[in-house]
Amino acid sequence: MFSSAVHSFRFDELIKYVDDHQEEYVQTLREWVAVESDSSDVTKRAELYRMMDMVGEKLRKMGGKVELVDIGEEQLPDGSSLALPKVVTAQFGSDVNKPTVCVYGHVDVQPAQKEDGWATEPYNLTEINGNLYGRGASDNKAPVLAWIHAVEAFKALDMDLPVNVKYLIEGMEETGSNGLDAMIKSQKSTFFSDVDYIIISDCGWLSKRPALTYGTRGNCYFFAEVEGPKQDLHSGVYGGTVIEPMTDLIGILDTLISPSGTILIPGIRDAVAPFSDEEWKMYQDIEFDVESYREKIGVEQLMYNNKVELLAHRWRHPTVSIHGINGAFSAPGTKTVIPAKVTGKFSIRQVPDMDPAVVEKQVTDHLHSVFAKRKSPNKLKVKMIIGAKPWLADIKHSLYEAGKAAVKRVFNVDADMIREGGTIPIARTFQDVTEKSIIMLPIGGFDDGLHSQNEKMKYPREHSRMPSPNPQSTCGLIGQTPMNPPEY
Ligand SMILES: C[C@H](N)C(=O)N[C@@H](Cc1c[nH]cn1)C(=O)O
Repeated sequence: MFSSAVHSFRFDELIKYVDDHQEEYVQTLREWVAVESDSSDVTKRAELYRMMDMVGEKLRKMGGKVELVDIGEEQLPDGSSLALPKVVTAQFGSDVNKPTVCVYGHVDVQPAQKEDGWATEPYNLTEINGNLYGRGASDNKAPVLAWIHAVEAFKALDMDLPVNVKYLIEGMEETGSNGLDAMIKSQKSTFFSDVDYIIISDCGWLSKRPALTYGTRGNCYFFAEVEGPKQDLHSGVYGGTVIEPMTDLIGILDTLISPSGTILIPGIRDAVAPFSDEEWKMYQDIEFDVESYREKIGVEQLMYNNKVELLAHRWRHPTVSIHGINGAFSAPGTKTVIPAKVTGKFSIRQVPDMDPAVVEKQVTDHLHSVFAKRKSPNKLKVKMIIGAKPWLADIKHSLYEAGKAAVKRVFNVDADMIREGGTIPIARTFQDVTEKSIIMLPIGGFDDGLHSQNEKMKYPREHSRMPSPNPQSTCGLIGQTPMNPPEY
């Protein structure tokens, strides 16, 4: 697939350069983490714009041909509109004799506040015991920087890149990649015209064994709003006389999934592709300890204790998660309110061959049907906010052969072939529109705490200059190393 030039670059020199510049890489990550680029909070939008400018500036300083692409506006629930963060594209090299790879990543983050239970300030990258803690450290700022610093190392050493490299970095991934579908479609015959392969590192390993990811689940994210009285009411004065929106909402949310995890929405599993014997065998061969997984999460019991079943339910089956209720009283204290309007937020992770448009109809019909049976005078509105499709790669593609060879060269072990339970909303669009193959090369560890308190990226400083099990190479980029894998 790739020309022999790939194998002829000065690998050891390159690795030494990377190892020698770790402190600078961490400093850049610190600067990036300090930007509160939370795409879900419109009040933080200026920070997101600043973040995109910083990405563009970094790539421009490296000599890339950089553009900040305007992808339009988003409509807010109050009817107003807000500019979406620009998408950064960059290009390094345009040699027609070399393949062109496009690295996709995102620099927006999920919300984080110290009060959520963080041990450190989420936007102040803090090094503790070989880990760098900070929101976005693993998802996805350090992986994006790892890919940027890889090209920077080639350029600093005046080494010819073995491939042409393009970057596409966005700022709305955590809220469904709003605006990016249209941008990719409109640049199919321009930016994407010479792209041969797409690389994504927005996922993590499953265990201490390096992995390649070949599938992601999709996500249909819903708001279910129940509206009753014209304002909040005193529960002592009015309780018992009105049908409360919160009671209705809890009642309908409880019809989505059973306590043992069966989705109760009629027809929802109809399109799920059957689980083949071949897949069962693949899952069986994966290195994964169910008991350590349970312990790390800190629960007494999992839904499945068998490895294959557990992995299948993480990657291969749809699930429902209820995330929150807007309008509900949630502050400390004992306010005795009847909220007038509440909005339940839940999502359905879907798998091949489910279709978000079908899921939208099934969920909407189901909720209206159970709500009608309650004979409530309140009003229900159901809206699908995100409809991101699942993605699946052909693991027999030469791209995965190249990925396996790269893992073997660096870590001297065979990569686990894994899926990702989370969603990379744009993956399927990339595949469908560009008709190019994607490989997901995870850089983070399983226990990185994505979207959670104390998100981190491993930084095994004490091992960074030690030789890896493969004497020809080391893994000096921030992330997992064979000398200091995540404790799994
Ligand atoms: C896998 C990736 N790092 C990630 O966390 N993606 C988000 C994307 C998303 C899905 N719905 C809305 N945003 C996720 O899986 O939650």
